[in-house]
Amino acid sequence: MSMSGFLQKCRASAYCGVLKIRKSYRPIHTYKMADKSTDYSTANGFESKTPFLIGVAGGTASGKSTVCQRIMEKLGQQHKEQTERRVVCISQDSFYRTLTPSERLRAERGQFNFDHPDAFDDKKLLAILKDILAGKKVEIPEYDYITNSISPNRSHTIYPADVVLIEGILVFYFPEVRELFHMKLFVDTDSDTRLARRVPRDIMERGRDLEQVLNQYMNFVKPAFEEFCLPTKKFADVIIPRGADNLVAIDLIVQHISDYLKRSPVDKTIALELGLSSQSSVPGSPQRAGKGGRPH
Ligand SMILES: Nc1ncnc2c1ncn2[C@@H]1O[C@H](COP(=O)(O)OP(=O)(O)O)[C@@H](O)[C@H]1O
Ligand SMILES: Nc1ccn([C@@H]2O[C@H](COP(=O)(O)O)[C@@H](O)[C@H]2O)c(=O)n1
Repeated sequence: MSMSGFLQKCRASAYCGVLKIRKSYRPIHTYKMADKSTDYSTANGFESKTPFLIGVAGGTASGKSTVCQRIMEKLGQQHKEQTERRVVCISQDSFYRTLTPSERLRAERGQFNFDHPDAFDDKKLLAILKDILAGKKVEIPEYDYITNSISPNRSHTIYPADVVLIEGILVFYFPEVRELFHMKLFVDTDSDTRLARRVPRDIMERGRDLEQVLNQYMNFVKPAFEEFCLPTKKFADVIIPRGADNLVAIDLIVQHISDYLKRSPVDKTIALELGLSSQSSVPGSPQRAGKGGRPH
């Protein structure tokens, strides 16, 4: 009997609950969430056995990272080991390009435009997203806002997951990147609130002084937001007014992701086979039985 025939037979068998062999089976996902739900399987040209990719755009300090954190927390993912996470988050800031020596000097004085699309290595972002969609493990560089460059020898590994969130000011700007998302969220926080949050954040966390933060904001951040970021709001499927304060919107998104995770067909198969259907890793969902091909 062939291996697939054997597994098929086991699936129908009451003894499958003890078949440990399937613990190392990499989950396969489709986006057909239910008969009446949206069929995401052909949304981005990738075949259906890929992670569900969510883009999260919005102006600086609108709360993109905080919204992603809340989503992760509510899905019980935040404190899991990286290798165990079903939902992971990546920042577009990891894809700022390397500056030339003269650009580096300007950046040190707050005179480089980090809000212009040219500041990003969009080809690298695209390539990484394609690898993620192909189910590959990827290395994400760590960005250092103090040196305005990628931290040498520092990166983090993103293991294959069911849902991947990508947040950044211009994630909907580049058409080829934009087309990869299965769902697009735009965090819409008013500009006064964003500036009031950005000033203390940049001073405390990004090593800037007040004058530099305000000059950069007036010369680059604000005009670039209006020219490049705000026009991408029209591409969003869901707009989240007030960012992380909007608990209703966050709960709706979490519910949608949770439904997707619950309906992940192979998870169901694995859970049924291993008799795990009553245990949940995500509220109300079958627990992932194996580690999805991730290293132990
Ligand atoms: N709803 C909120 N209420 C108060 N402070 C917030 C809220 N959302 C975000 N912040 C703070 O504002 C700053 C920017 O938020 P962050 O989520 O990093 O924004 P973004 O990722 O869009 O740049 C951070 O210091 C964060 O702690
Ligand atoms: N070296 C850098 C790189 C980026 N910025 C600013 O960060 C903003 C994007 O990050 P958010 O978390 O605010 O979305 C963007 O507005 C850049 O101006 C920087 O100041 N220095």
